[in-house]
Amino acid sequence: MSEIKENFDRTEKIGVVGSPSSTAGLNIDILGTAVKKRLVGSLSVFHYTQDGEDHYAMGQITEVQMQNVWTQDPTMRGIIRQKGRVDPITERQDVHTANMMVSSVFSDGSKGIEPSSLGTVPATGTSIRLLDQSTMESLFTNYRDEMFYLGNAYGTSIPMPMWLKHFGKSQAGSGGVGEAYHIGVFGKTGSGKSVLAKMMVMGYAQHPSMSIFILDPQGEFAGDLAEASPLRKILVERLGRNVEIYDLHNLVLDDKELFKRILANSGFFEELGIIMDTNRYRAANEVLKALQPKKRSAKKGGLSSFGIDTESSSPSGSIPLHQAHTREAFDRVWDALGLEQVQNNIYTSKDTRERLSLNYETADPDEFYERWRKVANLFSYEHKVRGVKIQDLVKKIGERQGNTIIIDFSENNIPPDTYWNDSIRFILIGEFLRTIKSEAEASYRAKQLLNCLVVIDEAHRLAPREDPETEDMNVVRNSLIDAIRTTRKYGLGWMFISQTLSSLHREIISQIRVYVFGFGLGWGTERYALTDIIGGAEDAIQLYQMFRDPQSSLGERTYPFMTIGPISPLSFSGTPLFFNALKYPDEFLRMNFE
Ligand SMILES: Nc1ncnc2c1ncn2[C@@H]1O[C@H](COP(=O)(O)OP(=O)(O)OP(=O)(O)O)[C@@H](O)[C@H]1O
Repeated sequence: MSEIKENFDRTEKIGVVGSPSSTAGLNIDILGTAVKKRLVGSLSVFHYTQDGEDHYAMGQITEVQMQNVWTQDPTMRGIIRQKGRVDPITERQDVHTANMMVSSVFSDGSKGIEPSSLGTVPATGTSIRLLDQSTMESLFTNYRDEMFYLGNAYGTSIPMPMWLKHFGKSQAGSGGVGEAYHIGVFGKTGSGKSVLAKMMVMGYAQHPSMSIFILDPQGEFAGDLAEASPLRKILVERLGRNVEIYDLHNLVLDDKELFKRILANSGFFEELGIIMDTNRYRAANEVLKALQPKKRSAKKGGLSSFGIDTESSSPSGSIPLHQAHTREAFDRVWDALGLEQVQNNIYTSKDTRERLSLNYETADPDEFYERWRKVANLFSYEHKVRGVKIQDLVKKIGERQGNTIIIDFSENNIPPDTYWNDSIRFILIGEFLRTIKSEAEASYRAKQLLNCLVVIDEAHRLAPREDPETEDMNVVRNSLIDAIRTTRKYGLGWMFISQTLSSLHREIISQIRVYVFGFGLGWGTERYALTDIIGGAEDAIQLYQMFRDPQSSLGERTYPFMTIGPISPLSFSGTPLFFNALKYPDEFLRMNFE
């Protein structure tokens, strides 16, 4: 007898296949011995024969129902109402049935254990058993090295096997899917999605060939991977990865357009009374021209691009952005802003121009320098340890296998004297998105397929479904949508972490292949969005709705999740799976790294 058969025979029988059943969902009659068990969420298994070979089908029980037809009789109802119970009828005549969603099938034939599918419905009376760990292990012997654990099957203590495959080609001992895909981790605040995303990242980090790039707006990842943390130790010492964390103390911006956009949004021009978007952008243009005058053309005889004689009014030469924080650079800009031609370029109407001129005359340049310096510091190397440009950081994606790069954009890491707010954060993340996309394109042109996962938190804020309020946010949204549309074929997949489904841009949701849903999306508009994704699988939605809010549970907190997509050998048919996340970090590390 095969090992699997032996293990299977030892498992506990909980019911039999009932009628009506179909390949989409089985109706199970629960045995009397099992009605007092917690069955919802349990992994169950049955054996049947298909094409002359032994087959084992597994799935989760999504719903248990009870019916007692005798107690529905009006006379009996009357008696029960008076006596409370009628012994031969109440409880004894209860019939418990359950729904089982088959998620994977394996055949045990001449070639050993192989994936198969449910091509027929097993006969009524076929035993349904509770899947135990040893049966599971014997089914997945061939895949043991690839297994990774994120949680236990919902409501049980049986670890649910997962596989987090890299995006490269399959190599010995490391199954790759050969193409990138996008992942979405959703759940309301406190549902445990950031922790789950971290665990998934650790799973992907097991592949030495895969690079991981994390845009970390709240510093969640950076915090857990700080020097000497247990997670970092595993990444570096055990998995041999190169882990680098950067924040604004290191980042040096150097793009002219970025400079203009940040300056235009920094309040610098508002203080001069330049309020409208268009005028602020024009002013920013003028500032850049003053900093970096175009080379004088021979024909025009000494006119700089902003129409003045550079010989007399501005020191020759261009000031690079990383020097823009100096007083000398500011003075040059300030002088330019006082010039009539420059003011003409900002405002075409006489009234507004005169107002600007008046504001300028009465302004205190020292105060303006303070503002200027804070913006310009984003572009400077001064006082920065390991100063590095966005392009150079993004290059690391394809530069060395096993790179894990984290960019911490959190508030608590802002260097003093640096201009910072939410809108700058967005602009910077947008810049990363744009750069990541062009890096992926470049490596594709060089016939190199990336094998990279980019993790992005707060996706709903970066790519909202509603049109964003500002043009800057719109640019970020478009960059993200554009990037996810195109980068997949370059071997670059994205993991989005978001608190909502309903307010995340549709394009992003529709591009996702692996969905993970934590607590909090079962009602209202979120439920509509969820139903949209998982189709009419009502059973699955009902089980999902039974999830409790981890934040309001009394005893030990559990963090339940539903997942859809190719993430587990238990579900290659795309049916939803349900699990409770492992306790993080202890249990998680013990299960996967000890
Ligand atoms: N698997 C887990 N084991 C132990 N604690 C957990 C687990 N998952 C989450 N927690 C704890 O629950 C809290 C909330 O988790 P987490 O930050 O992941 O939620 P979130 O859904 O990302 O919330 P937000 O959207 O506000 O960031 C944290 O304090 C975290 O430590």
